[in-house]
Amino acid sequence: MAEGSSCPRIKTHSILTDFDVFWNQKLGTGISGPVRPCVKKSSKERFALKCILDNPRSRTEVNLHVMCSGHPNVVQVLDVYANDLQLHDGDSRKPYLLMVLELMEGGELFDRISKEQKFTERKAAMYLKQVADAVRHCHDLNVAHRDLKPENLLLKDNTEDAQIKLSDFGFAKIDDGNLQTPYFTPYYVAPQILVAHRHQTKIKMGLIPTSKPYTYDKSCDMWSLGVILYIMLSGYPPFYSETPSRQITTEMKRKILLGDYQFPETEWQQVSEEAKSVVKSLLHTDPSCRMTVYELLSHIWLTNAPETKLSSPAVFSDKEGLADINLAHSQQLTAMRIPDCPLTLKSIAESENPIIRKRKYRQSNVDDSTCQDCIKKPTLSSASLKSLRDIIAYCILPPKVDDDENVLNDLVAKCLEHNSKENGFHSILSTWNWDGKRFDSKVDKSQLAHLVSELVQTLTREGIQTEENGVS
Ligand SMILES: Nc1ncnc2c1ncn2[C@@H]1O[C@H](COP(=O)(O)OP(=O)(O)OP(=O)(O)O)[C@@H](O)[C@H]1O
Repeated sequence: MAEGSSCPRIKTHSILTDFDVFWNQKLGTGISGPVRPCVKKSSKERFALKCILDNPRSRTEVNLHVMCSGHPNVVQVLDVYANDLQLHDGDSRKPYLLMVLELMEGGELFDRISKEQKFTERKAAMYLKQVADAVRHCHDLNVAHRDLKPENLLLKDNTEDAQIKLSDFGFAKIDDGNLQTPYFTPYYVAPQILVAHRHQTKIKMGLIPTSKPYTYDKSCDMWSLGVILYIMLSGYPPFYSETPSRQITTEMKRKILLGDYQFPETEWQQVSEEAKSVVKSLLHTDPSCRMTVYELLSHIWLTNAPETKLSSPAVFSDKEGLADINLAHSQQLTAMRIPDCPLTLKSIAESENPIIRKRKYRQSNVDDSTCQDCIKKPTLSSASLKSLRDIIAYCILPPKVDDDENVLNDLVAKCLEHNSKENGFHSILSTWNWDGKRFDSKVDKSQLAHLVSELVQTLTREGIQTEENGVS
């Protein structure tokens, strides 16, 4: 089934012919609004109804969810209707896709854990295994879920051994591994795509076997499983900010990229080394080295975890704290996901960016006093930008040379000449102890590329533009 194509199971007659919908009740709420209970008229069975505005993105969600449903650990889609509805007072009728979903009466995973009398490593492993089974099913179908977070892991009912099921395919994507399409511009694409690109090139050259196809989107799901496992075992996330905010901070992104997390003694001393090893393998900073779902499922800890009691239920019972954990996880996933529409360079002549347009305006000899914004904006010279991009390109793309370290040191030194006042660049360099001439510790090139690429994006987003190019 092609992404965005129409789903063969979509019914166009009114849902009210087949179901009674309880419009004023809600089972939960997400970004697309409330999920409501409904009852099938013919069988009196109860279901959940998710209503999403009908557009190509929603069609993709429906298609991919239908495609992955049918596995015991994926919330099943019973029916899909395309109906025009007026869901909000004062709104006009709008086209909606109505997904009739298997009813999950046991709530979200972490809420359940908060109520467990005795939550053990073994129970955490059992939960993780079910989620991993769902992920394997999706990955086998070449679907990356890309939104694996506690709120999307629902329990079937309130019984002791209720099944966990994966829901919400709103960010899911067919991951065909074909990252060679030439629509991206190397300097602006997320470094992970380019790492994947290089990996594919190596496969093509026969340097590494093809048996373990690697794609970044799928590895993002595995990273997410690592975060969920870490939280189950300790009660708090591996990467967090002391002051939670709506936006993920640069500091938090840096920590994620560097894998900068700890296992503090208080909560982790009783956790087994095997469990920690699974966490480490899932949170591996290099996506190509991250554990795959098959490796996870065959890990001994999943079937052999000890009955050690964990402290996480007490932490989860603080609702505000749990909301902060969920918020942090959502933000991190947003940061991890590769944008579906990669940024590309446009010439200044074609740019729609208002700042660039102002610059064009200025260049056409308009009195500067009419364009104060432009005057105040610092200008990132094309030489500084080029030198930053040279570092990204060198870290990500071939050619490889024998004198690798010296070449990189020279590129960085040159870049410093052009960006001596750029604090962001200095802070990146301090990550690997730049001593003024060379790095004092071993540089992870893919991380360096990512950090520099983020800096370039931040500088250009802030309106600091080169003379020649605009970024759209
Ligand atoms: N099948 C279901 N049975 C019971 N409750 C459900 C079901 N599906 C969703 N919910 C509840 O509704 C909430 C929102 O659902 P869902 O995550 O699918 O919506 P969304 O708008 O895509 O949300 P998000 O903001 O996470 O993208 C869930 O967190 C859950 O509490």
